[in-house]
Amino acid sequence: MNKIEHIGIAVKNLENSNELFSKIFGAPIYKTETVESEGVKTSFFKVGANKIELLEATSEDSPIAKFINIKGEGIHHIAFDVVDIDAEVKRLTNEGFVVLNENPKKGADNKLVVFLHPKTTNGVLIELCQEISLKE
Ligand SMILES: CC[C@@H](C(=O)O)C(=O)SCCNC(=O)CCNC(=O)[C@H](O)C(C)(C)COP(=O)(O)OP(=O)(O)OC[C@H]1O[C@@H](n2cnc3c(N)ncnc32)[C@H](O)[C@@H]1OP(=O)(O)O
Ligand SMILES: [Co+2]
Repeated sequence: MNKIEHIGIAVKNLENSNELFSKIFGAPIYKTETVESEGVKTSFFKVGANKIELLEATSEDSPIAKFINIKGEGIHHIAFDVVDIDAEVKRLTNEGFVVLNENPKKGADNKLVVFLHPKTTNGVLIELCQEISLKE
């Protein structure tokens, strides 16, 4: 695994949170994107070398809606950049981690993504991300 690709924060209202976090970071969002397959609307901030992803649910059965119902707003996942997502899935499966989707799926910001179940990762939802242009 390489660096942290982004930190995902679950929010109730994206517009309000865009305003709140731009005050904190001193910079506006650089993009918004809806990923219907994940039931989310996202916006992105660059903070130095780091990326923050805000996520609002687009439906009541979205993972973000469920998370907010249980835990409230806050850090939802940590995403790591990987060079070969299939190799990482194999490696982590062999180590005994529960991979939520063995076949990488299309995420936001031109990435293929795979999630590890938080019950096998000390309660932290981990996302693996590979840049789509790096995948043959
Ligand atoms: C924008 C696209 C993409 C990107 O490119 O960056 C994204 O980031 S999409 C982000 C949204 N998508 C996902 O989160 C997909 C992966 N998540 C899931 O598949 C599910 O949320 C889950 C982790 C399998 C849990 O869902 P489910 O099994 O339906 O049950 P519950 O929602 O009722 O929760 C069960 C259990 O798990 C705990 N939980 C849930 N979410 C998290 C979390 N983010 N971090 C830590 N723990 C989490 C929840 O608290 C429950 O715990 P217990 O009560 O102790 O059982
Ligand atoms: Co994410």
